[in-house]
Amino acid sequence: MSGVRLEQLTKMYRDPQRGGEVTVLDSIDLTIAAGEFLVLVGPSGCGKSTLLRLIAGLDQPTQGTIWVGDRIVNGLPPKARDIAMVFQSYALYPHLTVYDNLAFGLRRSPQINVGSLLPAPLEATLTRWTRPLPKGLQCSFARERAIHQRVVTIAQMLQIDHLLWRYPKQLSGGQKQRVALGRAMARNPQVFLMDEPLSNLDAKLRTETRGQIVQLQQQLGVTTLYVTHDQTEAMTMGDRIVVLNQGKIQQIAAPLELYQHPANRFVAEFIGSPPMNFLPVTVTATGIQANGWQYPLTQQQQALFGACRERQVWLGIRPEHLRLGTATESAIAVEVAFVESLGHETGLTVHLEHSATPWRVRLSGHHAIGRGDRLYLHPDPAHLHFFDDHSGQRLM
Ligand SMILES: Nc1ncnc2c1ncn2[C@@H]1O[C@H](COP(=O)(O)OP(=O)(O)OP(=O)(O)O)[C@@H](O)[C@H]1O
Repeated sequence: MSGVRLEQLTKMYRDPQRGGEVTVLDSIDLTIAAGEFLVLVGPSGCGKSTLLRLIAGLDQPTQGTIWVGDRIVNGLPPKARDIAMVFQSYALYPHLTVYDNLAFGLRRSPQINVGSLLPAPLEATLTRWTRPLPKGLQCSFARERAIHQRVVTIAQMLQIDHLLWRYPKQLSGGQKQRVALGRAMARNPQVFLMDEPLSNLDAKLRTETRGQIVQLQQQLGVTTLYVTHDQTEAMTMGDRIVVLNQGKIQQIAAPLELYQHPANRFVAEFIGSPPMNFLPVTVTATGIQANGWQYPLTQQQQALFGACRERQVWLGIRPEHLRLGTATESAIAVEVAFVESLGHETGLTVHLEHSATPWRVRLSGHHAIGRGDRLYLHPDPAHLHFFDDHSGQRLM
């Protein structure tokens, strides 16, 4: 399998309204290792699909280089890049059966790399095969047989082998999506690009198919770039996550690293659901304070701020790193605005004194808390995040 390397990849579009050009991707440097599963996340319009389209060859970069393995593919048409793309809309051929949808790319491919996916007991299936060769196709029986083997193998892996003779309109959304995945996999490409492939599925099917994609990717070892809006998919599927905002990479890291050590405020807010809570605070000689609230810092935390006393910074605390307690100087007094009781945990939306932005709290277990209750929250000192108040960069 080949890795993918993007060097200084930039894409600009004409902006007819403003009359100039708008930069959609800005000097992207990104390496996806061979066999890696990399998840790409970012807000709507940040350039995720554009990045995939450039790698697939469906659009041309304004500047920069795209490597697939040791080849620069900038000038190559999509089909010469050995890349398969799976879209949110399944894009199946409605007039072809599942079998022919899976076989379509293989029949058009000049060579089929037979053998890499073949399980042993295929002979029995093959001897039952009585379909005539498709008309007008200049392929030998051996070639069609190799295609058949690949189609059956993929269908078995995705558990759609009982659907091979149905048409797309006779399938459920989840089945269609698995056919679309199968069609991409059948060609045994060097790289998979997946653009929110599960977003049309209901929650249960989504969870199931999510697991299947991860298993298949591990089995096949195909380098994969996967775009999603879904926090759970981002945190559970990839080896690493890349966070994009306004066409710029904000951070690339393993999921937990990203969650525990976000590089800046944007990543801290974007990764995690509910998002991290923020409060502007002033660093004092011994701790931090905001509107009469005082919180002591550990010596290590104090050392971080060094001589920067009286400095304004952003404090960040994740909803699960707040616990209920008594009214002390270091507790944050809040009023409950909204309660979500899920049984195994209780979610709160609360208002702080002197702060217009509500905070989110996640308490494990059930708590008898109602709207309007006054509570005292104690931040977990081991999980405080600090960000520069100008640049938003992480300070610790
Ligand atoms: N052909 C085009 N001409 C002009 N602008 C475009 C074109 N294609 C995309 N854009 C703009 O580029 C920006 C990025 O679009 P893109 O589809 O890559 O975003 P995205 O991150 O995939 O968004 P979403 O999550 O909503 O799918 C958007 O502002 C979009 O309007």
